Amino acid sequence: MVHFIEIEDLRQDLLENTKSILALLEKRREITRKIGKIKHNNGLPIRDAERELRVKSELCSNNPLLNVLFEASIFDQQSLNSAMDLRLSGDKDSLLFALGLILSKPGIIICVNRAVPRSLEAGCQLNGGHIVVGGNVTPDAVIDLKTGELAKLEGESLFISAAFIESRHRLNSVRLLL
Ligand SMILES: O=C(O)C(=O)C[C@]1(C(=O)O)C=C[C@@H](O)C=C1
Repeated sequence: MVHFIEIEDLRQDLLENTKSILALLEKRREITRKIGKIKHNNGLPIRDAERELRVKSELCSNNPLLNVLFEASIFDQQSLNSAMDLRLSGDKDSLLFALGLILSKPGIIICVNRAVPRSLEAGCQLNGGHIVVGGNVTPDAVIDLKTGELAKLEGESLFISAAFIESRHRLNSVRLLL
């Protein structure tokens, strides 16, 4: 019993700590997006390996979480450049696999209205997406493959809108209507 109280206290501390980290991370993302826009406008490459090494040396740290921060910046900065409609063609399973890959990022929840084909599931899993059939989550975005809201799958072609690609990095959950 005593242990449970101790765990709950520690969890409360952890929650406060996480809240502070999240606020700092949001601030960091804001700054890296500004850097990303300058790079984009001047045709500079997104990754700057030298700068990453300099950051590590100035901070005297080899903490692997620094690499995670750099990757997060690169993910954010890339999504500033990639806002274009995407049209793919191929057999249905390849298209579903590609859709799963593009929809997913680590931890994203993909609520679906019915059981999904194996190919879509495989694409999602490969990029860390979690498929939930039904699901009570209020989604950050709704993709209706039939009406073409954000994306459309018709015969041998798949369309994914620039609007979805641009917003992808901000989403934690999507509802996918098949
Ligand atoms: O300094 C930059 O050029 C950034 O874009 C920032 C940042 C970082 O997150 O610290 C991100 C990516 C680069 O590879 C190097 C550093």
